[in-house]
Amino acid sequence: MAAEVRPRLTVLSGPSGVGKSTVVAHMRKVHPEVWLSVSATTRKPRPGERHGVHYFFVNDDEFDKLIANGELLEWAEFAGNRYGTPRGAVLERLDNGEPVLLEIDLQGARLVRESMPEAQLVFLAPPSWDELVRRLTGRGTESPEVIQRRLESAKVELAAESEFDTTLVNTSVEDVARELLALMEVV
Ligand SMILES: Nc1nc2c(ncn2[C@@H]2O[C@H](COP(=O)(O)OP(=O)(O)O)[C@@H](O)[C@H]2O)c(=O)[nH]1
Ligand SMILES: Nc1ncnc2c1ncn2[C@@H]1O[C@H](COP(=O)(O)OP(=O)(O)O)[C@@H](O)[C@H]1O
Repeated sequence: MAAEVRPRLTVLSGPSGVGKSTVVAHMRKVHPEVWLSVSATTRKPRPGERHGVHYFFVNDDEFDKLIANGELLEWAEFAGNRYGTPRGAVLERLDNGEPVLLEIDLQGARLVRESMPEAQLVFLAPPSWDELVRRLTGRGTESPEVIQRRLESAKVELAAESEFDTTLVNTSVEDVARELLALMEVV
């Protein structure tokens, strides 16, 4: 039997408001050594978000330069803003044999699947549509227009679940964080 190929790059995707950031934050509280790529974005910071921690917040010109210089592993436009994964830090860690986690949207997940077929794609699903709406609205960080836009994207993302290797339903943050760590072979 062929030796098992251990996926070292894990991509976590799922609709806005499903709880990706919450799960990742919990996971890193339990296992601070797990490295999460910090994306660049043209979105404005939410209260409490810090440059270099949650995102590298850049303007349109700076984002254009990142693309032109080939510094992004993938990038996509989501609900009116651009988001991209800095290539260097990800490749450096993979070269060192360290597990790497990307929290990116569906378009980004598809691009990673093309360029790095060994990556494992994990879809985070809500327990129900109503619960997704409740979480996105309850977070209180977006205007009604932006919430509407994100719910439109959510419909598209939910329809693509079968493209992923694994689905985790976010009922319990602790359970999902544990399952994700197991998939990443951290525990
Ligand atoms: N393709 C891609 N998507 C990203 C990247 N960083 C974040 N995203 C995705 O962009 C979407 C919007 O992110 P954000 O504005 O932080 O909203 P939130 O997911 O609702 O908290 C989410 O689906 C993120 O997973 C990236 O580097 N590349
Ligand atoms: N398992 C869960 N049960 C209940 N609420 C949750 C759960 N996971 C996340 N939430 C809440 O849902 C909202 C959206 O979560 P967030 O992590 O910001 O989502 P995402 O990063 O996917 O956009 C937040 O208010 C968060 O506290």
